[in-house]
Amino acid sequence: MEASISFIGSTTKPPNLSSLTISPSSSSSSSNVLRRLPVHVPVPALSLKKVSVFPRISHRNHRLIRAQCSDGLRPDEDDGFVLEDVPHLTTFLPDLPSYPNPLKESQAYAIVKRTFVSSDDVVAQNIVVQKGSKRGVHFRRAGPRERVYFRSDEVKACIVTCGGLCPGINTVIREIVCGLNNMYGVSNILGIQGGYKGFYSKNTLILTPKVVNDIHKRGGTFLQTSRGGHDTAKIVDNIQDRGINQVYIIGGDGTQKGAEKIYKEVERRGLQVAVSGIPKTIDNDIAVIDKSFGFDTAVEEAQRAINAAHVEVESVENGVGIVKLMGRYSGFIAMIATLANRDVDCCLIPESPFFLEGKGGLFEFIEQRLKENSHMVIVIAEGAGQDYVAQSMRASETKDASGNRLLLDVGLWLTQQIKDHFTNVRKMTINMKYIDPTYMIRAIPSNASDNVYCTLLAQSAVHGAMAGYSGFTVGPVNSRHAYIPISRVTEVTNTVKLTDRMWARLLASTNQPSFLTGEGALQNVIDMETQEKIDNMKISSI
Ligand SMILES: Nc1ncnc2c1ncn2[C@@H]1O[C@H](COP(=O)(O)OP(=O)(O)O)[C@@H](O)[C@H]1O
Ligand SMILES: O=P(O)(O)OC[C@H]1O[C@](O)(COP(=O)(O)O)[C@@H](O)[C@@H]1O
Ligand SMILES: [Mg+2]
Repeated sequence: MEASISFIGSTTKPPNLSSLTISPSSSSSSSNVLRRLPVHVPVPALSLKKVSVFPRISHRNHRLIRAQCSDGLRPDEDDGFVLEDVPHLTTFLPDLPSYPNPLKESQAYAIVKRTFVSSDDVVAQNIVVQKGSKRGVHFRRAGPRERVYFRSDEVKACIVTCGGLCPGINTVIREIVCGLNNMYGVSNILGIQGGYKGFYSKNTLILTPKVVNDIHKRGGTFLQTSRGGHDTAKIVDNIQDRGINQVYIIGGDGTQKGAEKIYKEVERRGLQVAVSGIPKTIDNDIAVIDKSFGFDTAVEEAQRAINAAHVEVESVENGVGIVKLMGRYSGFIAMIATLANRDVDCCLIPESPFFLEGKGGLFEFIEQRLKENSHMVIVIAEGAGQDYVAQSMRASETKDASGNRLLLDVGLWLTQQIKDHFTNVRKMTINMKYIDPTYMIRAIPSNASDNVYCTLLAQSAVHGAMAGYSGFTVGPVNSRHAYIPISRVTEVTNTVKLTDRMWARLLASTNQPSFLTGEGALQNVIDMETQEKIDNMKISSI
């Protein structure tokens, strides 16, 4: 069987399609307009031929490759197959030599049927399709490639961790070190201490499998972290000065934006440096990937706080428990922890505005639940109701060193509001219990499933860097690990979509008000409509 592949708008050498014979017709490299390259080559599905000519390309347009495959037949004019490709070092270093992957000799992979990921393997972003629908966006499947662009003894890798903590960071650090060492025989690995600013202001640590052997059993980050201090030029100067050629960057949305800038500067300077981002966020606010590491651990640990709140309020009359969970802009932990629990009466998240007074409001719902059960538990994400809190506290907006908005304590505020309302207005005695376990949750080591997930992330990152990809993020898309362009994971924040079924499932489970009807709801409906318009704009721009 043969597959025909044509590339449209690609200005980059498709690195792992090195088997294709490609003849460029145009040397134009600028333009945002998709340009069709006459690249239409019959290639055997798995064993592909050597490249004779690569199109000379500017990296700018490499990102969107539209390929159409049709089993040896003329490609269908437009089956809508889009490959969002990641940059490769040969984009700007076309003469870079490659070597056979040492995994060929590895005992770990000795009996694996397909040790290497084929250049044809891609992961679909959307797996719910209809008959006749376009094939849509795909990403390169992560994993080892037949050829590597670094000799093991010339690799000098470094690892840095930035932003807030989350369970599993140490497992990722450990598995990058062990993966580089055990799979590729790399022994020159540095730890950059204290986040981005550590590149230019701190000493490095030498990382060996022995040094990192036990760190996955601890929470936090063995390398320390920080916010702020991203200075692209100074960081890349330092990378260059130290002769580092693989940079593993573990961090959230802010960190990934920084990683993209580092990659661009590396490319501008023409350095053979693989920049690999590993997404870290307890909030699960990173787009495209299924979920972030540490998230499951956080949800599990949150159960302890919710259960404690439930025990407390069940043991008194008119007990109202409030549990605050993390989630600056995205209420995933609160939503999933609530769905997991069953003792939560109401979940409040940043994406779903709520109101207190009047029909359909929170006070009315609390009173109803107290009448029915004599107690209730509210889970609130830290970013929920921030505008509400700011109004009543007349607070001015302050930011952290990375430019993130510093949040007001909505849990304390809500506790006080409920107390005031029931004591002064309703003349009822209530027992308020407020639990803030946020940092306790974030600081624990990762659970078993997150440890496995962290291992896959780390190994995928190592395979990608060794294969010469640079400026990529790794993560699961529909359960398959993929290489994703960094800009794709930073352009949009992943938030709970109120219009998706998961939020409806939660509302159906808790039977709480949706806050979309009633006196205070008008603004919420408007907000929802605006949100939906923004979401649609994002979808159509993809
Ligand atoms: N737009 C940006 N460009 C470059 N660096 C950034 C950007 N946003 C954040 N950073 C850097 O990334 C690091 C972590 O960012 P932060 O927002 O604190 O955490 P997280 O990466 O977990 O979201 C900080 O050192 C910060 O300076
Ligand atoms: O660690 P800090 O600076 O107190 O920040 C707390 C924030 O960090 C987080 O835990 C994670 O945020 P990041 O992923 O952006 O680092 C948020 O949930 C929370 O709002
Ligand atoms: Mg962030």
